[in-house]
Amino acid sequence: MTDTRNKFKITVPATSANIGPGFDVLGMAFSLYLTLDCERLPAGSALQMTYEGEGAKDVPLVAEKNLITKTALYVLSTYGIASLPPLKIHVTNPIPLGRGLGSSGSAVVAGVVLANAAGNLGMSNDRMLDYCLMVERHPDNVAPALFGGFVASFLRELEPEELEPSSIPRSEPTRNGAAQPPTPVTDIGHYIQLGWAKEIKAIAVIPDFEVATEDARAVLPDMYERADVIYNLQRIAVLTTALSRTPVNADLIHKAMSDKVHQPYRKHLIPGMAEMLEKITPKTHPGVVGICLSGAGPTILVLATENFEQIAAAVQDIFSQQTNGGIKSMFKVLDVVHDGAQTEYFD
Ligand SMILES: Nc1ncnc2c1ncn2[C@@H]1O[C@H](COP(=O)(O)OP(=O)(O)O)[C@@H](O)[C@H]1O
Ligand SMILES: N[C@@H](CCOP(=O)(O)O)C(=O)O
Repeated sequence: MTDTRNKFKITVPATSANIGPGFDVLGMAFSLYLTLDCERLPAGSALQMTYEGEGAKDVPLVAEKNLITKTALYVLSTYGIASLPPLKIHVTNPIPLGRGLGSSGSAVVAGVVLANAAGNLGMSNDRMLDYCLMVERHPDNVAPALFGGFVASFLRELEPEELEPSSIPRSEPTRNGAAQPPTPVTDIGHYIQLGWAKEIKAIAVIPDFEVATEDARAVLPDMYERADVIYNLQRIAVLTTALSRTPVNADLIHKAMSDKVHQPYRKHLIPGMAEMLEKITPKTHPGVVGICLSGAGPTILVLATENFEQIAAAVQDIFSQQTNGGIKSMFKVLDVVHDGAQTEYFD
């Protein structure tokens, strides 16, 4: 549905992907929101963009370079619209960049939703997911950021021509008469929102260094042993249902959050992670339900039902004991939220 009112606000939650064995499959939306306060300006006005919060020092505010507006430009260009309509956009971003809390996924979702609202495109959420997936190729952040909740997702197998390296990522807008960028094919992403036991909260322990998702994907192998694939499949099947059940079976969830597909290969990128995964358990730290790397890291995600501060302190202690003076970290206790990206209109 389109709405041409003058002001609108876009809200997109942060996410945590993988949740142990669900590499590129599982993700959840958190009570931490990227927001865009937008106001339509008179025709002929220049785009005005301001930004506060995480990334304020580094994030470019040029429409063609900023991930949010660059994504919006790409979407608009597939509708034959060459530039963003005149807008004032104020971005507020509490999601730390490059820490495994889905900042880029939320920025991409915000860009697609921005194009939809600013251009009155009337896209469905499913169509917006197609666009998100043309930019961010794995669905586990963008699906929960768009739809909310605890989400399992997969991509349909794309035809070889749809996977041409030259056309991926398709986030670059068309400029200077270059060929129209391809409109995404339909029904790329498939997803389902899973149940979530409401007493389980997420503790995100966020160290003060970044790991670019691209780098953390580059360390993964191309091929896996059958035993490792089975190991993860068995756990993910149990985990998705176990996380929905009350009373919470912490021992089962903790075991089911073990992974052999990505975490073992990323250990060296996150000092202390192996020790945290081994030592912070439901038995050693009452309240713990499970522990894993959040997304591609370096944030550590602990699912817990109580003792949040004490559990966070145990993770922070291990970060602080790492070599070269230790690693500083902060933590956030977050809820899994059922709403995904929202657009609210004002007069
Ligand atoms: N709010 C934002 N505005 C503009 N660019 C962003 C924003 N959030 C993230 N990005 C871009 O995404 C990059 C981080 O992406 P990535 O390495 O995938 O880490 P993350 O785990 O945080 O998603 C940043 O360096 C920046 O280029
Ligand atoms: N499945 C991806 C998820 C990346 O999430 P991010 O929050 O680190 O961008 C991966 O593990 O590479």
